[in-house]
Amino acid sequence: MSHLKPLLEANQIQWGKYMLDIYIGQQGPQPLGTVVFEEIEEKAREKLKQWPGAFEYAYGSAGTSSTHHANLAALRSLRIVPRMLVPTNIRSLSTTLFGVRYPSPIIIAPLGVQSIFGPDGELAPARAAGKLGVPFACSTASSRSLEAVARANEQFAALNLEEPAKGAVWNLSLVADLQPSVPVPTEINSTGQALAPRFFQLYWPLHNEVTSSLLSRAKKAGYTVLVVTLDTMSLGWRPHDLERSYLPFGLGVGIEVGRTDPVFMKMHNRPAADPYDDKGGDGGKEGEFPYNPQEILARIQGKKGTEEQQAKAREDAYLGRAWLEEANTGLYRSWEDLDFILSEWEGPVVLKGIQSVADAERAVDLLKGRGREGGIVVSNHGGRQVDGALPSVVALERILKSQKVQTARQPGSDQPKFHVLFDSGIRTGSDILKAILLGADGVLIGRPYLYASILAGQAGVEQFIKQLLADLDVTMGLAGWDSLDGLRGKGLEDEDVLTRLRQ
Ligand SMILES: Cc1cc2nc3c(=O)[nH]c(=O)nc-3n(C[C@H](O)[C@H](O)[C@H](O)COP(=O)(O)O)c2cc1C
Repeated sequence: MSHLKPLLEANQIQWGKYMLDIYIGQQGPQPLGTVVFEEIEEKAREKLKQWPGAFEYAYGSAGTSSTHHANLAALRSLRIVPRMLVPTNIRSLSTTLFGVRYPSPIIIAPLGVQSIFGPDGELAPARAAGKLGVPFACSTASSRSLEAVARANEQFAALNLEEPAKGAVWNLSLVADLQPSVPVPTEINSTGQALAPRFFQLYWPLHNEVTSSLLSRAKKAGYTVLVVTLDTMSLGWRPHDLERSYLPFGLGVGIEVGRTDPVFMKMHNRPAADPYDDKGGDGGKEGEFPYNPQEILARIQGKKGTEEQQAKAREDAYLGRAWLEEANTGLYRSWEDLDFILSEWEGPVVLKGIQSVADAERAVDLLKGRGREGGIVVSNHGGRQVDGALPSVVALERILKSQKVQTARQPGSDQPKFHVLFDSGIRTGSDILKAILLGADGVLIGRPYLYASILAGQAGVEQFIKQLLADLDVTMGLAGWDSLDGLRGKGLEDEDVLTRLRQ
């Protein structure tokens, strides 16, 4: 019976217990009322029905949406082969990413311009993620400043970082305690030591001075990992948004990271907005949710609103265009250009949007050549960039079959490990299990948490994270695995572990 003895790691959470909580609570899953992704998506659509442009901005993909549908179908066609009579009584979802041990393998994906979906914008999921010890990736296109997001991320942090650097463990023993564990700080302490884990996602600015400024702000605000998005040097061809000429950035929404940046604002002869001010200037509460482009346009044209509102709308539109030109430049970069970013950011650097084996191997060469920690996110941006592209999970499988990538993932003890993260299509625990059976180190969750946030803000995101991890925990045990570390990569070459149905 020795295998039944609990051998919990310090930060190990029995996530599956959430399933029991739902049964015992006798109220169904709260606050979303369902755990079915498609129902959550439909409810979010219904909730925003007055503002269909906002829902379509999240739901829509590039072209015919074929890449997005292929992402989902390819994950469905991968099938787990469960094993019986394996004593998987004590299970661990703990995952080490960039030298830090986290209680789960998930990361909250960077999603920009969240104030079009709800009044708290990015703050709601940042709080939920901080509370549950899940890294939150803040987008350059955030509708709250990166400092305000960091502060929200700390607000409910029920965890303590025992050691700030490598080998750190996020201690989640307090996770069941639903009280905020720290008072709301007025600003993030300048040592950059965070109470909750967070990554910063960079849309590559036109000017190096702006890039340097963003990166130094991110470091100061406690972001530990830099995610550089490579697949969006220009926006994809998105029919849902084109139909409505829907581009919030152009009217000054989703530009708070720029509006609060001293270097960018100086270029436009303006003072930077206070990153912690949540009235007006921060792109916070004033007139952003619901985002009503017709109203803003009428103000710009002087047909509606007070003089002050008209002046603000014009100023927002000016800055919106300027920030679009700065951070969504349409300028395609080269591998050599990454040198600058690597020289400006000391921590791990992760390249997001990799789909080809050749690019993955190039990323290995780049990072290994410089002795740098980092990796890639195998992602096609949820099908929002290239229509007709291959499903992201197929790209993951192909990339993980590269000998060069595999060698870099298991380096000698003196070399940093090359990480392979995955996104585009994760909806359930079984999707996560499949990605990790292929060999992914961790996965990013995108649209699902946004829909949960639309429905119920922070509490909605908390439910979604908990249900996803409970589902993963339960499914993993039933399939015959007791830890993610033990199963990672086991399905890559073994048809008796993970098999693909013909589509
Ligand atoms: C509404 C929305 C906004 C997004 N904004 C960003 C962003 O600002 N930066 C970024 O790197 N990726 C962005 N993404 C892509 C996500 O980070 C992620 O790659 C994608 O959502 C994964 O696909 P899935 O949500 O279908 O699983 C966005 C995606 C959506 C749906």
